[in-house]
Amino acid sequence: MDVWTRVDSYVAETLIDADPALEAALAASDAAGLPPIAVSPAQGRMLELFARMIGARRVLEIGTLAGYSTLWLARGLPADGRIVTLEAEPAHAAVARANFVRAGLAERIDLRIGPALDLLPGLSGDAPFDLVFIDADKPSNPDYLRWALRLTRPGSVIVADNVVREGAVADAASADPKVVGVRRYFEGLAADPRLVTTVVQTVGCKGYDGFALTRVGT
Ligand SMILES: C[S@@+](CC[C@H](N)C(=O)[O-])C[C@H]1O[C@@H](n2cnc3c(N)ncnc32)[C@H](O)[C@@H]1O
Ligand SMILES: [Mg+2]
Repeated sequence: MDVWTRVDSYVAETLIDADPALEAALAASDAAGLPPIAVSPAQGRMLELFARMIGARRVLEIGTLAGYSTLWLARGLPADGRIVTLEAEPAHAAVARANFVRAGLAERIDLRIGPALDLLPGLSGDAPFDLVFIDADKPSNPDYLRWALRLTRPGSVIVADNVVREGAVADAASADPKVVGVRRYFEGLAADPRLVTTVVQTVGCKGYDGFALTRVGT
């Protein structure tokens, strides 16, 4: 086992309390044949912490899968907080919905089914969001950034997952649509002087990847 995978296990065992609802959500995802591409436990805890650190009350997630990251984000909200999560695949959404009910967090989570670019224009009544987590089809990241900026306010935070792609993000010649999508996302971030961004590279049980962290300014 890679040393970083061992460290991930150690961190999770030592610092992250076992949570039956979260473990059941992953088990249900596996049982339904969904791909094992959710965030890791340590990364889920990071999302929860971000929500708590900024006192988020309204969260938008693009890309639900089985709702594992949604549950972590929901855990970071106050009782009257709400998370809207968007998922294109009805089969994924069905697993997620059952996971939200089992976790007792369904009241806090508004799951909407369809391609995110069809659903985002209908969210202006739910805006502004304090935190946006982008984790769906990477080629659409530049469009998701435009929508995130329409649906947030000064002080909001935008987190995008899987932006390092085993280092391929630094390859300007890459023709991989996911890499191109992430690079265009970065170009959109760099072009807007209101946005302050960094990238945190990660290694662990999910391989080598990373998060882009952005604060929306005035
Ligand atoms: C990486 S998974 C999300 C993982 C989840 N955020 C987690 O960490 O637990 C990406 C999800 O985005 C969904 N997706 C892909 N394209 C989409 C689109 N255009 N609109 C909405 N969801 C989409 C996929 O069906 C998949 O369930
Ligand atoms: Mg991801």
